[in-house]
Amino acid sequence: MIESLRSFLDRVAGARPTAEESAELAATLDRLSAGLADRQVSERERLFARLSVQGRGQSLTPQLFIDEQDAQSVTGHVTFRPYFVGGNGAAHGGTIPLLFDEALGRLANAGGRRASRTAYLTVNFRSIARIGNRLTLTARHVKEDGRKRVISGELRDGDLLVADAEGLFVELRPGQP
Ligand SMILES: CCCCC/C=C\C/C=C\C/C=C\C/C=C\CCCC(=O)SCCNC(=O)CCNC(=O)[C@H](O)C(C)(C)COP(=O)(O)OP(=O)(O)OC[C@H]1O[C@@H](n2cnc3c(N)ncnc32)[C@H](O)[C@@H]1OP(=O)(O)O
Repeated sequence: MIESLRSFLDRVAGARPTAEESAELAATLDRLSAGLADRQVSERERLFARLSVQGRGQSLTPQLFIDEQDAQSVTGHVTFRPYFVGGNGAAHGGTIPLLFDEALGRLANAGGRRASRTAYLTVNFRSIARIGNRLTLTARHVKEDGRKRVISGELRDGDLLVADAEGLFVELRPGQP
């Protein structure tokens, strides 16, 4: 269902329907929304944003496919589909930190570590992330100091550096929201 939703959003991004077609689509979408109105559940019961589901069961982030992973590093690939366009064939600038927060955050908590949360995330945009290109993402643990974990990451298009990032993830104390 989420893949269908992603495909729909890509088609919306790429289309220019007539006013009549837009009104028809809006009516269809309203009917679909109404169909889920009495299926609303608490966050814990949802599949949306769940880590164990491929692509986290949501359409917010571009799908990150993991190729290699251990407790210290991860390599994966990602393709920004049409929905993520910012302009001129490039992914929206906000989607790159979104991707890094997700990937670095997951690595920060991998390997049986206790849950942590992003305290800062610094992203350098080195060249545009082209929509439709398969990009490689790598991330690694840089250092740990008490509750603090520093994780760095790189996003590449072939040999071209698209962006790099550093995040500080602070381990949550027991009971900390
Ligand atoms: C790649 C896939 C690998 C496979 C993974 C497999 C399994 C993974 C398993 C689980 C993964 C789970 C989830 C991953 C998914 C996504 C992750 C996304 C994460 C987020 O998107 S989460 C939302 C955004 N995030 C927030 O909503 C944070 C709001 N905020 C706070 O909740 C607090 O702010 C907090 C808790 C951060 C700290 O608060 P606190 O009270 O606990 O601690 P305190 O302030 O004392 O700081 C302690 C020490 O950190 C230093 N420090 C703190 N902040 C700093 C900063 N900005 N710059 C420099 N230093 C800083 C202090 O200076 C001190 O340092 P020192 O001890 O040396 O004095």
